[in-house]
Amino acid sequence: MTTLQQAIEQMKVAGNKAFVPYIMAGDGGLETLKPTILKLQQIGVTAIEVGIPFSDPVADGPTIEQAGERALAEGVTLRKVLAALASFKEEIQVPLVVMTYFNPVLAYGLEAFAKACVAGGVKGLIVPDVPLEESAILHDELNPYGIDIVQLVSLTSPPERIARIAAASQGFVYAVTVNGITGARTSFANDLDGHFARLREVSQIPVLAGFGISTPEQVVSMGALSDGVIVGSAIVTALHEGDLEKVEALVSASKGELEKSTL
Ligand SMILES: O=P(O)(O)OC[C@@H](O)[C@@H](O)c1c[nH]c2ccccc12
Repeated sequence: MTTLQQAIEQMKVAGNKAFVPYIMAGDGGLETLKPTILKLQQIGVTAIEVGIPFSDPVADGPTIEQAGERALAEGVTLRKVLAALASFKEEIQVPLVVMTYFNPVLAYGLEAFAKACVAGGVKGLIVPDVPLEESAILHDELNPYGIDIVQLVSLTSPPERIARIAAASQGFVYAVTVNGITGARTSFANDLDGHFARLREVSQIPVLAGFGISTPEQVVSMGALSDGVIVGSAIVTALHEGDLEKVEALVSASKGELEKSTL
């Protein structure tokens, strides 16, 4: 079992759900990366998805796109983010999953990128524009260094493809909960229960729900269908506004504290 998978399984043993915040690395300046990661670690998140700013983020809605533009304006690059992570690697216990589009990886060079991930203590990788069929290149370069390649399952994937993605994914399966781009949503399709039940049946590893989850209530309801949640846009906004209470409320909901407090 990988470190990433272990961290998620531990949450399940304790009866909690995994909570994975997404952050845009360098939103607010690269110097904010260390305090942000250490703060989230202290609050008790399961893992952190570290987003790399990119000029053409096709899967992202306005919140993350704008955060990426702010980070790019600060001169933040993939190379600088990985070097920054390496500079405080010893202080990081929570597993880090880097989320980047493929272009910056290609520009970096796959082998140099893999080595920089190791130096930065990165445990997993999400590259949304590299589909399963093309992912051998990532597996070949990153797996020898112990870095997981996390695959995304969409709502529209046919059952046979869902099974193949679940079998190939490492660390966890990223179950996308909406058709479309990242960003807060007020409602979800009402047939998600069946989708998640089928996905969890075929998956040997934890299934995390992500896209559109932005309130403690949504963390509870999506957590009930899955092994945990990934929250991006709502976390990016809260961090941008310096609203740590919002971040803590979202994390608490994954630990069942919201349910208890409203009983
Ligand atoms: O922002 P949301 O709707 O909470 O969705 C999570 C998401 O931000 C994060 O996992 C992510 C950001 N950009 C992505 C691109 C593809 C897949 C996933 C992502």
